[in-house]
Amino acid sequence: MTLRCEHVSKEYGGKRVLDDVTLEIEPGRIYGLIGRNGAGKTTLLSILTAQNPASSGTVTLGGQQVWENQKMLDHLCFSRELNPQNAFGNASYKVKEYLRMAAAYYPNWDKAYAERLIGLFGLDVKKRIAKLSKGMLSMVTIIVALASRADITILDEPVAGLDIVSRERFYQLLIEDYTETGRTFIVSTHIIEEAANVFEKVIILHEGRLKLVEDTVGLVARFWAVSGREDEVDAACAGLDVHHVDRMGRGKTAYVSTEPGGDIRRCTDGHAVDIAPLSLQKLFVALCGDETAEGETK
Ligand SMILES: Nc1ncnc2c1ncn2[C@@H]1O[C@H](COP(=O)(O)OP(=O)(O)OP(=O)(O)O)[C@@H](O)[C@H]1O
Repeated sequence: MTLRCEHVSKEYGGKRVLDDVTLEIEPGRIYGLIGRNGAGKTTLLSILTAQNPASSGTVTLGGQQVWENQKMLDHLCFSRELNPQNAFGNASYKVKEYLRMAAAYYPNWDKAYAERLIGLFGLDVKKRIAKLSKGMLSMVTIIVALASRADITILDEPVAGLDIVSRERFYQLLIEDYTETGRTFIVSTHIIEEAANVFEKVIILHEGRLKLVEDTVGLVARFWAVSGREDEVDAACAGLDVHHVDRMGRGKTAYVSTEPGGDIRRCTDGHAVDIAPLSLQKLFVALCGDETAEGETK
């Protein structure tokens, strides 16, 4: 089933933090949601899963409204970043009690899988939520997300507290589970580069607006850094979207994109410039970095 968010806006005390977001989450894909601090990622994810009402706009799953519709909510899991204050309001629960509540809440809960994940992460389920380290809190949110077996599973910064070994383990588990079940995942993260290979599609949210949603491979293939003498770079980049510019002496680097399927070489023919591909992280910085610092956005 497709999760659809149409013209969703959200205001807090007159301040618009989501602005007319229209987005379609296709079934059976892994989406990465990226955006700077305060871009509205958590707000969007909580609205998609009806944990937070939109100020305007609609969210539907398979054509049915999600808000206050338990039948539709049964297909969704939003495993939020856990902190001792928001663990269902009670940090005094032990991990095993918290997982028992999750098991009761999610209709497709897979107990055996949850136990396997507890073992893999080496999590002590007798510990109280309030006593967990940041990484252990992340592990609990990951276990809830994966073991929920929900058709659409959303993880908000799941790797924030994890060390590199646990992060790699998480991405491996995610891909394993995805390959086996074909569930839909939406994962928000600030650690872009190490997740870039995992995301099939990328959603970029910037200052409350949807900047783009695109296949990761296609997206990365159309962003370039064009460097050289300023006049050469300007001539080479004519007609391209220039997202950001770095200047050094008489030289400059322009961070540009072509249309999907466009050929960068055609645009630079006859100009003495170097072209280099951009990683997902670099193109994100070019798109959402500080545009006042020498940047030019068309
Ligand atoms: N309950 C709330 N009341 C008032 N403002 C809020 C509330 N929740 C979020 N905001 C504001 O909405 C904006 C978007 O916040 P949100 O948490 O969705 O961003 P985010 O992209 O998830 O950020 P981060 O990457 O820093 O976690 C911010 O300006 C934040 O201060």
